[in-house]
Amino acid sequence: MEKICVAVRVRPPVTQESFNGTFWNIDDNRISLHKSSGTPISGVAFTFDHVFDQSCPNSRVYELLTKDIINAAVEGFNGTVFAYGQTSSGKTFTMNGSENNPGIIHRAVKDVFDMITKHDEREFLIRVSYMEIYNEEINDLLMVNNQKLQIHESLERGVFVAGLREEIVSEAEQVHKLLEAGEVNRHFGETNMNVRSSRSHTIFRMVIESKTKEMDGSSSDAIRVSALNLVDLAGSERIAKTGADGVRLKEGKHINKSLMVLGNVINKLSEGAKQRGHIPYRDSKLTRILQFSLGGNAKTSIICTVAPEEVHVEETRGTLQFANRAKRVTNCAQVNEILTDAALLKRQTLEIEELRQKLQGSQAVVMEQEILKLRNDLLKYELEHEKLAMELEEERKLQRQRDLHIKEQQIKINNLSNMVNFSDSERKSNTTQHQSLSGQGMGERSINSQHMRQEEAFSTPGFKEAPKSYVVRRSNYARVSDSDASPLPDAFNDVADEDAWMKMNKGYVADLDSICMTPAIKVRSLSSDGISPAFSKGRYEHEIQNLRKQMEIATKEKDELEKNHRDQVLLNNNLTKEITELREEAKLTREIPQMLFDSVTTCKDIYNDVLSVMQRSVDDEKSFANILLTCMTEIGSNLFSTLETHCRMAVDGYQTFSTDTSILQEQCKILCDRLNNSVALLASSDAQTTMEKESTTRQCGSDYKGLEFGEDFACWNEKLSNEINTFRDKYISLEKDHDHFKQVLEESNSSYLDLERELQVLQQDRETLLDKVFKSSQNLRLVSEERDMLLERYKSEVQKRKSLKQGIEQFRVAFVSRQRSMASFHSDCKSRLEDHMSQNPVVEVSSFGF
Ligand SMILES: Nc1ncnc2c1ncn2[C@@H]1O[C@H](COP(=O)(O)OP(=O)(O)OP(=O)(O)O)[C@@H](O)[C@H]1O
Repeated sequence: MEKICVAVRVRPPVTQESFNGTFWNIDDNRISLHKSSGTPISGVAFTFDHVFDQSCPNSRVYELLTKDIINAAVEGFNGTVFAYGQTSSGKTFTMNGSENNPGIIHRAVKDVFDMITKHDEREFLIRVSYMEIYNEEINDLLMVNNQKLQIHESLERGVFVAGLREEIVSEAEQVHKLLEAGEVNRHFGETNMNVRSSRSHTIFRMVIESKTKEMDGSSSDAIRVSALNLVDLAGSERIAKTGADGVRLKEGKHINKSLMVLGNVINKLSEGAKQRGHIPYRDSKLTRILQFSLGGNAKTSIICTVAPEEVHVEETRGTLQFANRAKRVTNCAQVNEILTDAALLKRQTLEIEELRQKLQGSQAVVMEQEILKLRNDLLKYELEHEKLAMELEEERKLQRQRDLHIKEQQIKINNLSNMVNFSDSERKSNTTQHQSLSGQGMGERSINSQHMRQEEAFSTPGFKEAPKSYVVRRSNYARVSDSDASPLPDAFNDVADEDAWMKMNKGYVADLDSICMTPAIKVRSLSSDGISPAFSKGRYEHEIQNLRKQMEIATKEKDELEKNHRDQVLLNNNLTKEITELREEAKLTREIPQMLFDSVTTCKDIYNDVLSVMQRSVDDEKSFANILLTCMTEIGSNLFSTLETHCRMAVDGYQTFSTDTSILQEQCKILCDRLNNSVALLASSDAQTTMEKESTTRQCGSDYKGLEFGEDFACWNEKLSNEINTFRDKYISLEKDHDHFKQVLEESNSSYLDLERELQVLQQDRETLLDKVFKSSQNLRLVSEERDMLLERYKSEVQKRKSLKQGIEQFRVAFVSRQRSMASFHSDCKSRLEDHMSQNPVVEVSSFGF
């Protein structure tokens, strides 16, 4: 185990400002904040492996911080160097350098090729790749079209970016050209802080493969593969200072977010193996790719760049706190060798042979080295065992969490199925009612029964209230375990704001850890075919979120439908009330023709009575009065029977009545004219007779009887005229009544038609609602099907996990037995050595460290 090497580099100030308040003081490997008076500020002093001041050139930084790692990479160790710091603090300057002052990357490339030439006994194959992480997407800088690449993991290759172009190179110049080409594709942008600010994290990777050259036709078959990562991170930034907006702001958010995850990972790693628990490597692409460089199998150096200006004192302090925590992170680097079975066998035979020779040759010093080697091996195995045990523990935890999720899913599925079943049955019942409704006629006579049916239909709600248990279960579902977890991606949306930035850069460790956590899902130790890549935490959360959204949409739709339904029921009630009132009115209107008929009959009776009395009083059947009365009786009976007929028609059906009124009016008019003519004729003939009688009286003296008859006739004539006038008045008033009732009837007819139209619109609305209910129930069914699929996948994943666990267990057992055999081998060696010592007492046993 070795600690990560951490150095701080202070860049030259951009402007020569005078320090009014504080300044950073560098003393050897120590950097501290001082007041302008020179007094150190307590609590703001840090010591690192190296602290480089502003005058330090790139060559020195490289020599002290990187060269060893490059050496080790050629030997077969993984190596990583990365620059971390606020924007414009000199990360790119350190990693890439300038034309006259090459940075770490260029020097490393040159050295790799220089070093391999010194290893005559080995042959090398070097591959390089260059990628950037821009807005949390991985792009290949050596191939412009290679974008949005995915990260994968396998036992053989570890964590790798699938589809990334790897160029085989044989000399430094070739790599420099590739780097230049990659730089062109890299995302830079101008901010208030830096005219050429890196807007992405870049990772330049060299994979160095080597094996011993074949000597005398034999080779060791062991291949060493090491990866050297040279990383230039984008700088953390305060939006207020960079003035970022639009695209820059989005970039800034992504940069701060991934740096925050990096800080989180460093925090966890710095806590020590026992307390740290789950390491949230998977929360950002950067930490995922650098996983093995942070607390894993690699030699790592971090160079933290800071700005000396007083205005950046808070940012510098944050960077130093990050560096201070990084100091505590330990890695366990080892040579990466890939051995074929034959090579393994050959190597073990050789080892045994060597041991035998050493034992026989009594080379105590060699033996001592051998024992030390064995002890180291043992230590390595122990570490590996510890790591495996931790992974196993993590797997168990994950298993428990997954079980919990499956249970929650099950509950959700049950609830959804309930809803789907429920809405199905509702839909069916509504459809039946709807069909019965549409089969109804809309005639006036069927209003009553139709109204009853409509009332029934409208009073059936489209949805019932969800069972109470559903609500309770749902709230259970929303409860997420926050133990052993990492930050939710959503929680990072506002990382770019001031508060989050302060937390990140001021180094409040506890605050960083208190961010809302998601359950840790780790498949690091799985074989490539063990678990499908689709089953990842991100995907799982995404699916859950999708399902939640669908659920919310379905619930909203349901609420809306319920609201519409309530409105419709209200509207329906109002309509029903109006229909009832209208029916009352219609009933009254229907009674009017009957009343009219009754009054016509009464008038007819009176008229007949009057005429019969009059006829009885006239003795002479051939007299004018009698003729007149007979004529009037005839006219009257005609008139009344016409009126009666029409009134009867009105009683039987207002439609017919309304169409025939013109005929009635015409007939009445004809009869009136005839009556008037008869009366006029009677009056003129009466006047002529009177005149004749008067002249006869004048000629023959007075005639009492003739005079009496003339008076009687005039009196009757007057009475008759009066009767006719009364009759005419009555007729006119009846006609007026008739017109009025006709108007009322027409009005009620049109309002009835309006209501009918409204009813049709309501029915259409209802149909639309039913349709919506049907669709949402279909949606729910789809969701439930999706749930089922998800559940199935869960089950299969659980099964895979189980088999994996068994595999790990088997491996553990094999490992323990190997350990035992090592221990017995060790004790065997020890006893042999002791025997040997006792036979050769020159060397003391204690010097071997037992
Ligand atoms: N040690 C140094 N010596 C001389 N100049 C430096 C040094 N460090 C940085 N600079 C200059 O400061 C400016 C900003 O540096 P650089 O672009 O490397 O910052 P950065 O940290 O990469 O910023 P960003 O995160 O925005 O990309 C550049 O002009 C660079 O040349």
